Amino acid sequence: MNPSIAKLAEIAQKDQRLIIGLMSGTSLDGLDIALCKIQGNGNQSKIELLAFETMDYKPEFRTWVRKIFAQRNIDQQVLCGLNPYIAEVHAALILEALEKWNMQAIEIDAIASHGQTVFHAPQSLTHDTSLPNSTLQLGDGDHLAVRTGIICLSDFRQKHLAAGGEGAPLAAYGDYLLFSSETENRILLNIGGISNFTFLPALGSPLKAYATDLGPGNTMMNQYMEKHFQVEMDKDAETAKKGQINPDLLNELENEAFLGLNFPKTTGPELFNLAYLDQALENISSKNLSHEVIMATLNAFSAKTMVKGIQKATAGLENLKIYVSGGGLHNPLLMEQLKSEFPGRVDSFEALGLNPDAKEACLFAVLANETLAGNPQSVSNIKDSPAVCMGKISLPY
Ligand SMILES: Nc1ncnc2c1ncn2[C@@H]1O[C@H](COP(=O)(O)OP(=O)(O)OP(=O)(O)O)[C@@H](O)[C@H]1O
Ligand SMILES: CC(=O)N[C@H]1[C@@H]2OC[C@@H](O2)[C@@H](O)[C@@H]1O[C@H](C)C(=O)O
Repeated sequence: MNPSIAKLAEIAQKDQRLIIGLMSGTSLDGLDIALCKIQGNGNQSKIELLAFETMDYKPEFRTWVRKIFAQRNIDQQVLCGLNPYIAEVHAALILEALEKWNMQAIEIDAIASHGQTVFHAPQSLTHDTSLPNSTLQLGDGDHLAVRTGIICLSDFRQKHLAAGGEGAPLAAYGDYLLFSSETENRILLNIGGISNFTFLPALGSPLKAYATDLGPGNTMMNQYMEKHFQVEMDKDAETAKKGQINPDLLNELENEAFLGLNFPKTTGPELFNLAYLDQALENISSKNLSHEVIMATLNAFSAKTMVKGIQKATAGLENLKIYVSGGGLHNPLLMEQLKSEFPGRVDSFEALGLNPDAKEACLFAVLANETLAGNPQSVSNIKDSPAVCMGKISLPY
């Protein structure tokens, strides 16, 4: 037998696995690397985060990815080259993290790699039913396996698409297995570039769990700050706090069919971007709004989209808590608006015992754990999301 396959069989039979989960999000700030000890599988899974790092990307990495990121017209040579390039960069960062943690590659059972999303194209975006829902994550798994010597599971979203989903959000699976409560109805809200939540009804309730994207999280604010102030973000909402919300612009921004679609649904910066803002400004014929007013309005647009989505999902439900993760948790103006709509119900995801910044990287470790040892039936109760084990397996030798 191929020794790599023997190793794979051995890993699949373990009671406990050490899995490195990787996530690289839309903000392109760095690679999240979570070293997870996972015991058991299915709803018996227990995760312990042994170490976590966000390894910063060099500016040249960002420059390369931005050449094609969320863009319809691109240079195919760049697309082709970025698939191995991203994997090589990620492999080097994993080896660096292992050294920092004083660990050897041989001690790790598997890598669970999300890769870098470069385009997300559900039919709700394309309005073209002649091509299926699709999504593309770069960072080839074989390169990761060969460079690190560790078995790698990657490209998780394709199985979800193949089984009838939109390839996202996958958070429902990990959230459902790890964070469902006997007594509490939970919303696990993640405010990354795009905002999304997982709805976890109290176990035993007739309602079913699901995850959905909502709309913009930080992405439009980040893009605006980058363009006009050459900074990555509106740190602590300092610019937005100086402006007043413009109601006409806010109404116009909210005038998008995607926002009215039922859950679950997915989106990305392919829709919510500066061209979207420019169109809204043109529609209200307002050319002279200050940066502060526009940022205050973009901030309110993100907040209102989240508030309305949560209200729609939880109408009439008692005993509700909202646990927030993602970089938006650090935006005080966004959080203030959420808290004032749901007084006493909003908390940091940290209250559930896991570092919020590590949540998505841990999710992919859990997904890999399910593929290695789980049963798709464990997640068959998730509404409108196929019960499948995801990820392609790459062997180092
Ligand atoms: N102090 C802060 N003030 C305002 N915003 C902040 C602050 N800290 C982080 N953010 C926001 O959070 C973003 C990073 O969030 P996160 O790491 O969750 O995004 P991501 O993982 O790239 O996104 P996604 O999950 O959509 O792929 C930053 O780009 C910024 O917009
Ligand atoms: C296509 C893609 O990369 N989607 C991401 C993105 O970032 C947030 C939101 O949009 C979510 O749908 C998803 O990531 C998380 C981890 C998910 O699949 O649950």
